[in-house]
Amino acid sequence: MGRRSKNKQLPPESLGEEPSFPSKKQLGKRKAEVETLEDEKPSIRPAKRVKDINGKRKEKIKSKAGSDTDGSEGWEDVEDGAELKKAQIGSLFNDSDNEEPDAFTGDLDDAGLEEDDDFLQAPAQEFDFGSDEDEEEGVPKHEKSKHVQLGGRAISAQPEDSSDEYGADDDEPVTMANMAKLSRKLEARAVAEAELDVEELKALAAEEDEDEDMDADAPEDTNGDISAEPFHLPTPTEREQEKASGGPDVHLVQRRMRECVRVLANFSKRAEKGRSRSEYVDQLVADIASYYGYNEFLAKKLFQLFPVNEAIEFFEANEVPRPVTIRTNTLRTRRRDLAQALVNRGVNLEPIGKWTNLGLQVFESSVPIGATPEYLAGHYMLQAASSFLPVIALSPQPNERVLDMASAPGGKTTHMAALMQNTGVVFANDANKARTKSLTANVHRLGCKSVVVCSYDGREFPKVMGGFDRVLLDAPCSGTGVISKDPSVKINKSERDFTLLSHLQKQLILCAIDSVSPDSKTGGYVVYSTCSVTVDENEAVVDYALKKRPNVKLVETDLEFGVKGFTQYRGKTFSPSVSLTRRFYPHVHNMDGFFVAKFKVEKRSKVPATQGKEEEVEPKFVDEEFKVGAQETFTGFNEEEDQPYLEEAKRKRMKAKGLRPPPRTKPAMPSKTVETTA
Ligand SMILES: C[S@@+](CC[C@H](N)C(=O)[O-])C[C@H]1O[C@@H](n2cnc3c(N)ncnc32)[C@H](O)[C@@H]1O
Repeated sequence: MGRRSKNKQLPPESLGEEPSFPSKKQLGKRKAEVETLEDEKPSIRPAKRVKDINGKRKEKIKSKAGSDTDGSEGWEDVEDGAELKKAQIGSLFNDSDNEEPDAFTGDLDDAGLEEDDDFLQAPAQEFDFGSDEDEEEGVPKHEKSKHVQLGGRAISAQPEDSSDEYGADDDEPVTMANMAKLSRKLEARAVAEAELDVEELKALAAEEDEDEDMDADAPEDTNGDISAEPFHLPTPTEREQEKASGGPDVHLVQRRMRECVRVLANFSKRAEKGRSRSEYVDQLVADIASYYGYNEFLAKKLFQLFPVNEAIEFFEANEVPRPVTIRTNTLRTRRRDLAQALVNRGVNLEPIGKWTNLGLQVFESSVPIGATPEYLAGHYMLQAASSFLPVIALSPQPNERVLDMASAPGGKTTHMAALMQNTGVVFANDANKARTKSLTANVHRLGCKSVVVCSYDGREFPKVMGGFDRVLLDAPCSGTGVISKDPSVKINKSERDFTLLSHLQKQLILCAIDSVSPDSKTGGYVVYSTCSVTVDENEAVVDYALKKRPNVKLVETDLEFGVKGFTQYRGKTFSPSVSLTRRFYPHVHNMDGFFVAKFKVEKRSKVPATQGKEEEVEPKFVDEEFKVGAQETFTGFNEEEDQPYLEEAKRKRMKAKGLRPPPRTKPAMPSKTVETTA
């Protein structure tokens, strides 16, 4: 693990609190924040909104809970993170839906909870969630609001210490009756604070500009003080020597990172004479890798996604756990009833935000959130907020036929079944049979009656089944969006992994598209998502699908927030419509890194056929480049198809014997058939 990781238990260093390397003045303010945090119990803390690089508000993560976690398979957001989540949130939450589905593996019928779970609910008290009248997932409006709602202020059962930055008037005890009111008040205050922050940041930026004119070349030490030693970028030989002697100390790495960021922000003015920009970048990436514990390959790959300052924020955010969130299962309860029941058990929670009326963010709990009677009765799923997004984008409708192509452990399957109100059918597929156990357990626990679990390689669709109204492909991926949950990703991903994953994703996405019925009256959509932030696994896959399947187009995801997908990246140009895809980042949205794309599948185009009759262009099952290992099954000879080949072979044989072959009945066959998919 990196130096930053090793130092996690120590008081936060200035770098940790201040990814964008503040001036001395800023550090003074941040220091006060750090001290406040140190006094607090290690608990999930709310996020504070500040302005992001695009001028939009974003979440500033204020959690100080450790993120020491065990590695997990890296497939997804939740299931395999049992151990790590435990580590993150200590004894508060010692179980999780997706993580330890074994907590309850029986059928709810067995437990007698299927139809009537009233007895599990807390005494009736008013719990007003304002706009939460309708418990169905609202249809979010694109561009309606760019404000991310995840984060906000914890509502505490006990008033917090008045030294808390939110001020003394929060001392009013929180009750069921005043919770919503306080929540709105705090929301309003957060907005006001964010606006103040914006002003403050503008003022600081102006001051900084002035300062920089005066002391542009005066280097700062780790505390932001002006140091006597000017910064010197090590030469390649010095770097080798440094490596040989066991590497630099953590303070030197910190300072060097800060200096490199500073230089790269104004290269022509601040760089050492004769040194190139790439030398500073290389040094910075090497230091990021050692400080945060990444292999250099991945550190560089992730670094390249962002402007320099933002990259540091991204790496910092990966050191902090994301908020614990749950999704109300509307097949069994309503959010307000669930919130009420959990508050009565000592759970400190708040609605996630306006973009979902199913989610609750849990701040503290005196009971294990993965083992409450409500959990066991399937009233909620412990699910990362980002995992709501692909299902919201897919928007499955009642009575539809839907495929969840890579579905275990079922967070999204059960969400879809709930949106479809247990009507229609959801085929929940996963290639990994072992993982379908947890999927089945979740399907039962949440009372999803319209789900069929199956285990095929996704690339076997649509051969095994097709004609779906909608398909979700939540693809197997590298997990670079969930590093805070699974830090093993930092060191175990190589270039080869990304190549293989990207190929698999490209195969799967074509199969997902071909499994959709373009004639669907209500749908005809595919949503592709990953919990990864790399372009190879996201935009490149989507662009490939657009090229290979001219009968699909990208459409709006209808998600309220998220950063537009890249249309150009490191010399590659993607279709302009790729900007309709959405990226989600830990440092911007305080969610796991995620990617969502939505396709509309249309009828395949007609092409003039040889017989003068128009024919549909049949897509190929997989492309030539992916033939190896594909599950093509031999379905017997087709005499009509083979006839021209047989005829041609006969002609060749006759020619070889010096005989004159009869005239062709059909045009000549190409010597080698090259199938095209376009
Ligand atoms: C990101 S996880 C899915 C998480 C799931 N959608 C949820 O919300 O709980 C990716 C899944 O893809 C499965 N998988 C990997 N390769 C596959 C393939 N070729 N076909 C189908 N599923 C595959 C993995 O077993 C893993 O469960």
